Amino acid sequence: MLILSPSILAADFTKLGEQIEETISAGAGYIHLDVMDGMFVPQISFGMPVIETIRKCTDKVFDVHLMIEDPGRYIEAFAKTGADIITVHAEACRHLDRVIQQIKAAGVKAGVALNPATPLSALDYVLDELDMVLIMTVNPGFGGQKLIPYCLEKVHDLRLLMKERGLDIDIQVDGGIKASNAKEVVEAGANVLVGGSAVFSGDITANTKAFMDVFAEFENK
Ligand SMILES: O=C(CO)[C@H](O)[C@H](O)COP(=O)(O)O
Ligand SMILES: [Co+2]
Repeated sequence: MLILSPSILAADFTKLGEQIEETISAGAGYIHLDVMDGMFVPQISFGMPVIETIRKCTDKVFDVHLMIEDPGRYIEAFAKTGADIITVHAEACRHLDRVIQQIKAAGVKAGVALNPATPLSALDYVLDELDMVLIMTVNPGFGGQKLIPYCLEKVHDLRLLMKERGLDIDIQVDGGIKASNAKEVVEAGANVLVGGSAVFSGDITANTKAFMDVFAEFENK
């Protein structure tokens, strides 16, 4: 199943509830929440209080992307905000397997993200434990960047690896994803697409529907 997960980082925060509702009405399946700590990435975005507040607006799947150092310190706190999926960066964890166990013990689905320069081998011993792998298609930290093409090779290789191992784990892509490159991204093997600026710049309903139109081409095949 193909899912659009709009990143609220690009939304107008004075109209957050309304804009989330608009993208959901037009077909978005998840809501992507980018947490940045000013250490793992240069920017600071938002944390638990914001997620807890918007949890009151919708019961959609909350897909929380933690761009924070040593995320094991905060798993239980983010689980309490109503997160459905928590994704940590392999590069930010000293004991990745332990953090994955912490996420699952908190009753939340576990995802691991890889920066563009991090090889798939970083997942070697944990892949079977995961619900989702996030292949970053830009270096994390900022919205509005251009997709780095070689990251799609990694998506393709991961899909093949999963097939070999008989695994059916979601592959999410994040960074520079637009309706105009969604076909290519899905063909590479991704099934959860994060869209920030491509969803929230301009007409949110039309932007979301443009992704849904691409998804429909695959689902009608
Ligand atoms: O994780 C992220 C940044 O690190 C965001 O999810 C991503 O940047 C989305 O924004 P855009 O679609 O505009 O690239
Ligand atoms: Co993100």
